[in-house]
Amino acid sequence: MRMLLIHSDYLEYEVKDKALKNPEPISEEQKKGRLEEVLAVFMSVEKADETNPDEVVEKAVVEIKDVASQVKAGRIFVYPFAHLSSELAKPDVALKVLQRIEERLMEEGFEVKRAPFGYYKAFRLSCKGHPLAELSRTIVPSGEAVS
Ligand SMILES: Nc1ncnc2c1ncn2[C@@H]1O[C@H](CO)[C@@H](NC(=O)[C@@H](N)CO)[C@H]1O
Repeated sequence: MRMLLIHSDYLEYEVKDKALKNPEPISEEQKKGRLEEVLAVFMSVEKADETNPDEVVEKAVVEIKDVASQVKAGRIFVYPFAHLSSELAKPDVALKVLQRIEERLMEEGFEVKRAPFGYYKAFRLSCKGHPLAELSRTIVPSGEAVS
């Protein structure tokens, strides 16, 4: 999994069109979203993650918690983003991984939003620009090489 973490004044999105034949079903309310004072986490779930999705979820949560505590962010925006890797996991696996990460972060006490999966979305982001405001992390299941 590849993650791009941006500590932001706000992140807002608006669903524009389907990017998959069968995108995640969403309510009218989910077509737009915004969070202020948020750690935005753009995530590409990768093929290698399919060997142990549960482990990748836990490793991702550890990394996100670590960055959130360093930048003192209590809100997380989980953002499906298929542009950080050329070896993407299948959509059904990717969605499950992102849904589980959302659940686990809520269990850890964060306020969490997750942008809808399988859509083209317009988004606006205001990066805070401090030294830890732009970070990336790569996560692989045990036994897999980082490509
Ligand atoms: N392995 C994967 N990891 C993360 N997201 C993935 C994925 N496979 C599919 N998606 C989702 O489907 C849209 C089309 O690829 C993706 N849409 C996007 O990435 C938008 N920024 C529009 O390009 C995403 O919602």
